[in-house]
Amino acid sequence: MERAKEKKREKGKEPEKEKMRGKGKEKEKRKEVEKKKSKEKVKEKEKEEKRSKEEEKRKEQETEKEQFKGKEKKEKDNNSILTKPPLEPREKNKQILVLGLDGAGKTSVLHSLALNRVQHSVAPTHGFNAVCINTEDSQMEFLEIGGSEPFRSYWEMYLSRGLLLVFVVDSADHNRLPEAKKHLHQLIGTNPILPLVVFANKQDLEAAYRITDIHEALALSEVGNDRKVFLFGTQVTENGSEIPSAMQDARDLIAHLAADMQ
Ligand SMILES: Nc1nc2c(ncn2[C@@H]2O[C@H](COP(=O)(O)OP(=O)(O)OP(=O)(O)O)[C@@H](O)[C@H]2O)c(=O)[nH]1
Ligand SMILES: [Mg+2]
Repeated sequence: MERAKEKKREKGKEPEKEKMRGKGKEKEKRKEVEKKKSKEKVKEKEKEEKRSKEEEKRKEQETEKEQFKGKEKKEKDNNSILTKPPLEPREKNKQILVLGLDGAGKTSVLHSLALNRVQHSVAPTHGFNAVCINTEDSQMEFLEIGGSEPFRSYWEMYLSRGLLLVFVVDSADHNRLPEAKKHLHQLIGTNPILPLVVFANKQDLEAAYRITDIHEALALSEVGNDRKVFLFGTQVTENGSEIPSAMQDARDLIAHLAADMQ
């Protein structure tokens, strides 16, 4: 009898236990849901952060692009006066550029100016020829660029690092004077103030045009009002002889102009 009562009591407790177990499970479930939710929240936060970082990056890139565009525009504006060579080493000293068609006598003139004695060139310049000339109170760096076709594309590139332009023509090569004129005007057209010194070379040759004819043939009256322009009749004649006084004058003037431009 007692045992039966006991059993009944036990049976009565069963649902309680079930209830408790059920409650525990619910709690666990709730906890799991909460855990899940907080995990999702963390993920959401991470996503949000990622999105805002990406947005920031995009904005940064956009401002960089704008700045670059601005820079490009500025450079283009500056270049409207001076064509900048892509390979220009900015830190280098400015040089006196010596240009002109092949065979005009650039190397001969340059070496003679440097040595103070006539020195004929024996070979065409394939590329560049740099010559440093020291006078009593100055040091001048000359840069000749070869005059044949393949090297002419470098002329304009180096113009922006030129202190002044020495343009040499063969005064006796009448047929090529129009070509020389075309190149000269193309070059100086990119810089309205670059001083110009023209050497009407090979004056020793009988067929040579005199300076007035060279002035006309090269249309030197059209090189711009703001530019300093000088024209010298030169000749590199007998090897070893002293350079003519016109060449000495030209060298003194170049030194003067170069000093002014620095
Ligand atoms: N008669 C005479 N010949 C000259 C004179 N100057 C240069 N020459 C000769 O002309 C030729 C060409 O001279 P270069 O000094 O090599 O000419 P360049 O302008 O340097 O030619 P590239 O280097 O090819 O562009 C050489 O045979 C020189 O000896 C000159 O005043 N009179
Ligand atoms: Mg040469």
